[in-house]
Amino acid sequence: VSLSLSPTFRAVFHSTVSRSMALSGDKRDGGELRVFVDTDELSTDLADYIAELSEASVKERGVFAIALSGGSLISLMGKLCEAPYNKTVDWAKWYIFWVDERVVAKNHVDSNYKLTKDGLLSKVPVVPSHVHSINDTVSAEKAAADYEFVLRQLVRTRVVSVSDISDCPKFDLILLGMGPDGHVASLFPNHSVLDEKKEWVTFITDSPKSPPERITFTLPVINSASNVAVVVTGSSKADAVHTVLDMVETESPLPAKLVQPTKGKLVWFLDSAAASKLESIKFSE
Ligand SMILES: O=C(O)[C@H](O)[C@@H](O)[C@H](O)[C@H](O)COP(=O)(O)O
Repeated sequence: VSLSLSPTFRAVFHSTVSRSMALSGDKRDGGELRVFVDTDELSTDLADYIAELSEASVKERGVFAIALSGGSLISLMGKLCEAPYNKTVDWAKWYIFWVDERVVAKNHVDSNYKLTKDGLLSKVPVVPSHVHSINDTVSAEKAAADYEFVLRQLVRTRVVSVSDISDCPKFDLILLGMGPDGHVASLFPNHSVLDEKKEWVTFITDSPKSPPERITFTLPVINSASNVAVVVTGSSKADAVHTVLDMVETESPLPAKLVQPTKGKLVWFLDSAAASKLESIKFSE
């Protein structure tokens, strides 16, 4: 499954069209691109998307296993804490994981857990024992091993589903941000961690972005998910978005380009600043 945009594909923003979501749904090859003029509308659509996947998963499996990233994603998910989602989402059925985490104490300002707890989890009735944060008292290597161990238990009991083509966990939803360098999770460009095929969770101690020590899901786990969303806003990401979605040849592929769920569904959520260098989209007022 890969997202490819036809070079002839054109989406035009008209002032008569809702300026919020002028383009939705190039669905070639299973990938979908959603571009929003307004970040507020992006947030609303993202909340709808997550709420719908949660409902479908709870209906089908009785639970919803979601893995989150850090960064602006958490505030972009903020509408989930408001009506109607705060009441309509079946929060008690959520099992929450981190796609990547900085190896710092849980109360440290750099902690993705803290970011998520403060911005989301403390505002909705999730079950504390369903929130799987990392062991913050050990080394990065041990924290990755511990996290994978926990994940293996939950796959065994099918709280997290299992892929039918690999032994990998199959998350109901994995949410990613993307850095201006094209990194996703803690998978950075040209890093050997991109080649990790065996482990589900691994660690790095030399992140080019501070803090240096992190644990991260590997690409096979990300690409085994039922749904993967990449949520990208701001003009600093426009070059990387262009490189990945317009399929510009690079010496080594950007990590975000390697996000290609084998059987799952991929959706990119972009604001117009992040989408501004896409050749396959034409903006006009
Ligand atoms: O661990 C990190 O350093 C961040 O969590 C990082 O991976 C982030 O998700 C992206 O850089 C996008 O961040 P923004 O959406 O905030 O730009």
